[in-house]
Amino acid sequence: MRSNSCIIMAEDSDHQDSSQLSITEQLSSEYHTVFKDKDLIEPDTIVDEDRIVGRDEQLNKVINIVKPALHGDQPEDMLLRGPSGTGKTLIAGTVATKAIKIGQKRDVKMEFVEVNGKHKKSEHEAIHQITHEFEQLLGLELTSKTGVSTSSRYDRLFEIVDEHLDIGIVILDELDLLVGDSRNKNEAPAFSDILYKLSRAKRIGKMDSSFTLIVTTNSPNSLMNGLNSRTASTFNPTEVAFADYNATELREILKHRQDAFYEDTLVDDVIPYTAAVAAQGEGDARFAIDLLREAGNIANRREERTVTTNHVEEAKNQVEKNYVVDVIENVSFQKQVSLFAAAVVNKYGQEQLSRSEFLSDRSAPAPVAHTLYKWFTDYQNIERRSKHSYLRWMRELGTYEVIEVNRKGRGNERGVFGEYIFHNLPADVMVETLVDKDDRFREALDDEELIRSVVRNNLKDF
Ligand SMILES: Nc1ncnc2c1ncn2[C@@H]1O[C@H](COP(=O)(O)OP(=O)(O)OP(=O)(O)O)[C@@H](O)[C@H]1O
Repeated sequence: MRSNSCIIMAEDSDHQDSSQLSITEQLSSEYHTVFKDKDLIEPDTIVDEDRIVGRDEQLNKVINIVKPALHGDQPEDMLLRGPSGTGKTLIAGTVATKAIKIGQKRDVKMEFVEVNGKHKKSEHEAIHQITHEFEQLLGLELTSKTGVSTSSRYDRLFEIVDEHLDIGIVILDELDLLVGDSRNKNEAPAFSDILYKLSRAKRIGKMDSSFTLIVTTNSPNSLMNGLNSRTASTFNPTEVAFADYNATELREILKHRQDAFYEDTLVDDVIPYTAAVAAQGEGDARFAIDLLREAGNIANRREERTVTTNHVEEAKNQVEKNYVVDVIENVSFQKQVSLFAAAVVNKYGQEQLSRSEFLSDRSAPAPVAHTLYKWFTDYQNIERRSKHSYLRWMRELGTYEVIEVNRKGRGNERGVFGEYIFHNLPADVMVETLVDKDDRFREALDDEELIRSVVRNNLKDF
């Protein structure tokens, strides 16, 4: 193994100061990296069994549930529940991968696909992705997403599994986040319909082959309470619980990935320090690994040869921001509109917010944010949902830690009001993120003076 960071030598440059070099010289000059195998700490890598630390109990449970598939029996569905980054997807993916390999030797045809509820806006999109991934894995012709009904997407999925597999394993990650957009109070969320249709297909013998559903969630109550009665009677998973990691466990997990870096590039206390920072938060292994990778990226950008605790400290802000941006980019459009309304109140109302006795320059009062929501939906001719929905979506964004939701008094018994605080990501960065995501947000800012005066007038009257 090479020691220390990798250095690729310049072809023809002997200058030291990169500011004096031509573009060609700079591009072909020395390249430093602290990473030997960065894949090991990339977000979606499913690592080998020998890198999984602990989790024996959960592994055994999942193995015992999947095992019948290798003997021609139908495995039960599973609900893996626990906080973010506690290994639910890793355990599901690793056991499914191993089972498929063993199945190949025993002539049991299995495949698994994974879809994340956070990244899907509707039932149709989710079922399309599952179908599409099975088509890809099995080398079938890819069918189109558009111009077909959701029910024909299901039919195609059932047909593929029936014709080509004995068992199709479907991992539905963070499924409680797939609520869909067109929900009124009496309508079940999208995830309820998905679970109903997938679990019912096997019950009524729609296929000779079958599915096993592995659902992961951070919020089992939202998921199970969101099922309508017909789904609740068909989807009866075996539950497996995952708890937060402590600093010692996180340290072990990181040590099992330290060969992502060249030897001696991680200064001695970097792994314990990173584990301690992650344990102080949520005990989330993803956060710990992301922190280590981002610390390495910072060292690389500065052309430094070692990763230190200072890099980890700096990485913390960046990783937290990335998480918030990721949530904002992936929530439904109505939630994005709700957030946009609150963020513009903060961005364009700075002067009044900082002058006020009971508001702050990092916040937006909920009544004004809601008025801006109404203004924006009129301006862009977008469906406007009830105030109740607006407040619920904002509370939900609070639980994802995109904003903080508070109740605040005006003083002198003049009543209380809801307040949104931009704690992890400044409001103007949120506005920029949304503007990049959808032109309707950009168009609203084309006339900045107009939006500024709408915000100011409403804050004045508040
Ligand atoms: N016990 C463990 N050993 C080694 N790596 C782990 C362990 N637990 C989690 N990880 C790593 O932490 C990261 C997050 O894990 P994973 O995606 O499985 O979490 P999750 O519980 O499914 O989270 P979420 O609920 O947010 O989807 C992954 O990179 C995974 O490889």
